[in-house]
Amino acid sequence: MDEVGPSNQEEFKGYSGLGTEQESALRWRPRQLVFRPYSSINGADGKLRVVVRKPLVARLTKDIIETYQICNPKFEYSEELNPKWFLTSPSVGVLNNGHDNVNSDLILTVNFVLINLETRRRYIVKNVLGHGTFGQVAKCWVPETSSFVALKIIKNQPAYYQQALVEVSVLTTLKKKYDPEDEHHIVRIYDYFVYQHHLCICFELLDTNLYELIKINHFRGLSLSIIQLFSKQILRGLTLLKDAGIIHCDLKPENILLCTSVKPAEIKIIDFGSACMEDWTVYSYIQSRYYRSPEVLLGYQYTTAIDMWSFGCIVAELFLGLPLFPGASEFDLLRRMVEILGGQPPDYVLKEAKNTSKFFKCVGRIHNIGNSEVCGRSAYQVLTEEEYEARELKKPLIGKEYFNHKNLEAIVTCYPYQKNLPKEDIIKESQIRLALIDFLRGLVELDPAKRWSPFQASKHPFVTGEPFTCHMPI
Ligand SMILES: Nc1ncnc2c1ncn2[C@@H]1O[C@H](COP(=O)(O)OP(=O)(O)OP(=O)(O)O)[C@@H](O)[C@H]1O
Repeated sequence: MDEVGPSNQEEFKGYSGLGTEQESALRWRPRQLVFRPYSSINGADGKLRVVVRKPLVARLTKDIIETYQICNPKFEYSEELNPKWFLTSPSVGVLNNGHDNVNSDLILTVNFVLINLETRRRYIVKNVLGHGTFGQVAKCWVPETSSFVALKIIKNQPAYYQQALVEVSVLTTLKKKYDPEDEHHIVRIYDYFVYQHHLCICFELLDTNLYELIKINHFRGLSLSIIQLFSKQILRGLTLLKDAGIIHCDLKPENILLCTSVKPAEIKIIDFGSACMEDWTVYSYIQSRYYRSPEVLLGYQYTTAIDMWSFGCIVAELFLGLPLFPGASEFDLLRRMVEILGGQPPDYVLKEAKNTSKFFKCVGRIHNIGNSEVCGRSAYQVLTEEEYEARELKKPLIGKEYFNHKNLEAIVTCYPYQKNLPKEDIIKESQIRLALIDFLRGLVELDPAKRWSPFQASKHPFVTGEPFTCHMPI
């Protein structure tokens, strides 16, 4: 949620933009993907075969201790003498009696064992899956259940500890009360405990996130059928969250993970570390910038509708391979929203929002709610870059333009088609693209009161697959 760099990291910054590279792009097809890092596709004999590389197990190394003992009967093996393979960086223990590094992260090594002292369940660390604001997520082996899990080990700091308890509480409530059958694409929580002052949350083990998937696909869009499949699942999750009155507050491609389970292309929503209840919205600095809704940006009251905005941004990104609103700063973000959507947040929001004066100037009488719409004019106008600079005494950060077109309709319609696509398929896809535009319009709607709910969105032809004929007055 930083304000300095884009949320989508260095790979995105290095992207050369839309152009010939994009035009010659092969659109992603599910069967072309290799999810497992140690797999490769072997097709020498013309048949496709996935090869999973296993660790080398040679006879001599397998029985090496016995071999040494035969050579030297005095040889004794002790696990403590093994060199440590550090998974946490920095790996110098300076806090919490040497258990934590300078960032308050527990220093993990391969085969490090964490124990839930209440149940005596052991978690043997095998790898680190990711890092985040809250701590580290490790892949662990649980001998008791003979299974792998993802263990989120929260930093040893009170603020993170407290917020992580919210994640535990939200996920436990969702699991027990709202989704006991695991039908709503929300990550399952299995266990939680405190180890060496670190709150540890155990989750089902998931796979690649959607940002990584786009990256694997060289920042080209995914196929419309897979976007439809993912949209349906995310909407099931968002419907559940709305019913439970929970706002995720950090929906983005990095927080949607593919499942390792047998079902093809199943996804789950993760990271409820910023979640809050709809009737308890205390924080104003929420949502990762590219996916931040206009009401949060403007400092207006917010509801579960902010997740629908982020969802719209995600759907667009899955199609375009690039974020729809890659704002380098909040001003840049707002500027892009207004340009691409061809409108601005309604006056009733601008009138009440705390940050309106950061981005807008007053150009007329402040109308009562709805009046500005009736006469088609707003009392507010977005500041120019020069006006912003004069007000804030600094130049606004403006990012690169990635699209050759300025409005949503043109960006989606003119996005390059898959190479060598037969004419009939182009016609078919162009129809689905019209449905996609209409779908996105209902999600990235600047007026939070008019934005579609998850239930409304799930009835749209883009999701149901019904033929799209005209704009849906949902
Ligand atoms: N259940 C899981 N299975 C596999 N990997 C996971 C799982 N949960 C999290 N991860 C990995 O760990 C990373 C960090 O997890 P998470 O987003 O929950 O942490 P965070 O500290 O809240 O992150 P952020 O800074 O984005 O808020 C994820 O991006 C993902 O790569």
